[in-house]
Amino acid sequence: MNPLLANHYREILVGIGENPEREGLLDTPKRAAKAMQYLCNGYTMSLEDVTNGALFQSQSDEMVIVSDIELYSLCEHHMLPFIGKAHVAYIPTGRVLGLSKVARVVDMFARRLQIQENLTRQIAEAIQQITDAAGVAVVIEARHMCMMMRGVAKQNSIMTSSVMLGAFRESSTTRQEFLQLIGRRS
Ligand SMILES: Nc1nc2c(ncn2[C@@H]2O[C@H](COP(=O)(O)OP(=O)(O)OP(=O)(O)O)[C@@H](O)[C@H]2O)c(=O)[nH]1
Ligand SMILES: [Zn+2]
Repeated sequence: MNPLLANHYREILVGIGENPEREGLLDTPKRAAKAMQYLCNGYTMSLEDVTNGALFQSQSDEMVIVSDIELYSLCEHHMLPFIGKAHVAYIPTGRVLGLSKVARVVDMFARRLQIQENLTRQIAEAIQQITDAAGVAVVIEARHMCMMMRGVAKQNSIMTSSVMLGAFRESSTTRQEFLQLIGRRS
């Protein structure tokens, strides 16, 4: 736990009109600091750490899709959660990535302050860099608490963002196959 961060949370409690000395809030600055550090622990990770060398030789040159990877991030404008799922696909060129590592890459970038578009691109570029794939596609669908709990207060809107690299960008057939397999029409 970072004591500096805990002190800032104590100030936030004062700022919102709370009494940080009341019994229920005594440990709240420490807890909040610990929780925030966890939610932002992507800053402390590197691609080398999260993938741990789990690249395996394979002759497969067909599309690999990991879909419905749940995702929790914080929007960098309000520091409120956005929650959804990521679908990641790539076309290997001799090496495949350990399955769980795809989800770890998603978490590494999601556990930072983000906007959804940048998160989508960072995941796609990281998968490309690690696998040297012939193409990478990432689609993220998420609900933003900053749009639900406050502000415009829309409860049912979902933001969809996508990044297509290589074959997914160049070939509409490849892109359509991916979108169809994740249950989306192009
Ligand atoms: N494109 C994009 N916008 C986002 C994302 N997360 C939050 N936003 C938007 O960032 C914008 C910030 O707008 P501002 O007008 O500066 O802030 P605000 O007054 O709090 O805006 P409202 O949310 O409209 O009340 C809002 O339109 C948010 O909906 C994201 O991941 N991608
Ligand atoms: Zn926001």
